[in-house]
Amino acid sequence: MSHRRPGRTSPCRSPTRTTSRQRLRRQNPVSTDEALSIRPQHPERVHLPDLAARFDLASDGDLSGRFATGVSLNSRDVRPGDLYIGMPGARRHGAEFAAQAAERGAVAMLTDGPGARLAVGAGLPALVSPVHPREVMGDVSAAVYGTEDLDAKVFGVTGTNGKTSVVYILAALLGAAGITPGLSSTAERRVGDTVIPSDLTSPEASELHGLLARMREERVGGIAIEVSAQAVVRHRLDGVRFDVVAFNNFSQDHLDEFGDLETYFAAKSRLFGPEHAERGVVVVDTPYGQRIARESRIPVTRLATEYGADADWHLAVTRQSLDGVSFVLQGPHGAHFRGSVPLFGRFMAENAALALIMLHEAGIPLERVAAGLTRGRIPVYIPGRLEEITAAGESAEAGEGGSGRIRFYVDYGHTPGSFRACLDALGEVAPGRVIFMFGADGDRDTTKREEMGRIAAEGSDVLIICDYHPRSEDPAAIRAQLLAGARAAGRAEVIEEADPRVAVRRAVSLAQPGDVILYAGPGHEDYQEVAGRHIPYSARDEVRGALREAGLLP
Ligand SMILES: CC(=O)N[C@H]1[C@@H](OP(=O)(O)OP(=O)(O)OC[C@H]2O[C@@H](n3ccc(=O)[nH]c3=O)[C@H](O)[C@@H]2O)O[C@H](CO)[C@@H](O)[C@@H]1O[C@H](C)C(=O)N[C@@H](C)C(=O)N[C@H](CCC(=O)O)C(=O)O
Ligand SMILES: Nc1ncnc2c1ncn2[C@@H]1O[C@H](COP(=O)(O)OP(=O)(O)OP(=O)(O)O)[C@@H](O)[C@H]1O
Repeated sequence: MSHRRPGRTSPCRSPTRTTSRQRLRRQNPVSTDEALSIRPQHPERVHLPDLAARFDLASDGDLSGRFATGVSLNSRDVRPGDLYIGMPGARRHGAEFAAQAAERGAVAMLTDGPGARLAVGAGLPALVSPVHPREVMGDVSAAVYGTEDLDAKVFGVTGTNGKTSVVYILAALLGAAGITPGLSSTAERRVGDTVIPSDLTSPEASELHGLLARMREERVGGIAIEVSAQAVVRHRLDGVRFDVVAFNNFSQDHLDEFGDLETYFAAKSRLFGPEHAERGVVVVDTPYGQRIARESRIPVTRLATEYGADADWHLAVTRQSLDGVSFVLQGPHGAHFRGSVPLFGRFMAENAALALIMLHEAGIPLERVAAGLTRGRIPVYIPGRLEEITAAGESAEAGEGGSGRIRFYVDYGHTPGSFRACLDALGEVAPGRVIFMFGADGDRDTTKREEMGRIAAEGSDVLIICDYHPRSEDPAAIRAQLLAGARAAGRAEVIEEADPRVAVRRAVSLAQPGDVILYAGPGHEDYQEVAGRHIPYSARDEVRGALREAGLLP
């Protein structure tokens, strides 16, 4: 099998290679096309005085006869007819850009009191919110785009690792059930063949409602949305009603943002309330999952991967190899599904099970999904997640499924939890040695670095530590922290190679038939962020190049 190849098996395949939005912004600082946000093509008009009255917004300037057809949070993305949200940020107040928004055709600005004062003379009437504009932006955006009630089923996925994967599996399953999917993930936003790269995991509410409105135009019947903890606490989901939300796992991440695990967990668990969703699905393998299930304020269905555990659904992995994992899922009243995912790891079966239960909970029968699949095989391609680069050339010495060839995977894992999941999986299915390479983010949760180094060295035979996005930090200092964790673990041979391009080639040169190389971190990304600059860098392209040089790809 070589299901991971884009353009072959996936209903979610990428028609064009995506480019990071930061780069798009630089190339095209003022954009009027769909490069930065997907919007409805035939928007409704909303009379601004009505909007002001409905949301208790004071008017500053004459709103009569003014209609909004869209919403934008960034002056550079404003399209004619937009309501511009001039919001205070960490660095600037958005109202400082009111004149640019007006020039680009904004009809008014939604802001706060200080924003209204800042924008005097900018030529844009204001709707002034008594609370932070974030707190009203979601509902206002839903009102402008008419997305308060959607016919489509809306699915939300949260957890520390695997959200993007579940979202893509959901889209593939919806496609199998004959339902047009739409998705919003860390990698992409996607409506039919219209795809844009994402800059946030969960878009700001202004962008999200525009996307939902376009999905409605395109008759999307099922929408899969990745939900970050940051989005929940920042009101990015306001105005969205999820039919089903899911939680898969929880482990250390984002402590730079939340301070401690408890606060991070509390942010995620807020999704399980009636203000956001009708019902939930929770993996209860861990105490955190059990806690979400117990404390949820909406009805939840529980999934366990352990036989006999107290849960509504049980998952059993029946077969696994590097080419994928087969499983049986059993639920209440005889509900069941037997199938496979073309990506390795028990956790991928868990991701698939979660997606299947979400559909079941939304009233989409599993039989309908199964009828659209061949022998239960879920044809999913997830950009940059366990993506096998060696599969693309089919230069396998031992043929598909053979154990004699070198395999190189690029992955997006960047947490201790994802490292453990992937390395445990490789421990079970890799025929030869595991060569693992990674680097860590600068200016992000620094407390997880030693743990990442330790887990990496415990789970691999050869570990190459390189640079990732150092951002404003000294890359050598980041590597030193990773190395400290790795060397304390003492299992793998540990190599430091700062330049990821050199590190990729080093990994290839060390590999012998049967070995598996896993490069964690960059996944689908196409840049490296160094000292405030985005330098073009695609791990997937780099690996392809190195494999060609070594004669392992045509
Ligand atoms: C720390 C943080 O939350 N930053 C967010 C914030 O930026 P900021 O406060 O720094 O904004 P600012 O630069 O001061 O500008 C203020 C306002 O002026 C506007 N502006 C600014 C410049 C200009 O020319 N024109 C203009 O209109 C901005 O759009 C903004 O509304 O407001 C911006 C606009 O909405 C967000 O894009 C930005 O998210 C940044 C990119 C971010 O990294 N957020 C992180 C915390 C995040 O949300 N991460 C999770 C990750 C989840 C995961 O890894 O699992 C996510 O969901 O992506
Ligand atoms: N259920 C899971 N449990 C643990 N690790 C997982 C799981 N699913 C995927 N992973 C690992 O985590 C990595 C990130 O996966 P994915 O992008 O789907 O997660 P995410 O939650 O969307 O992460 P992010 O929010 O950072 O984008 C994968 O590349 C894989 O290594």
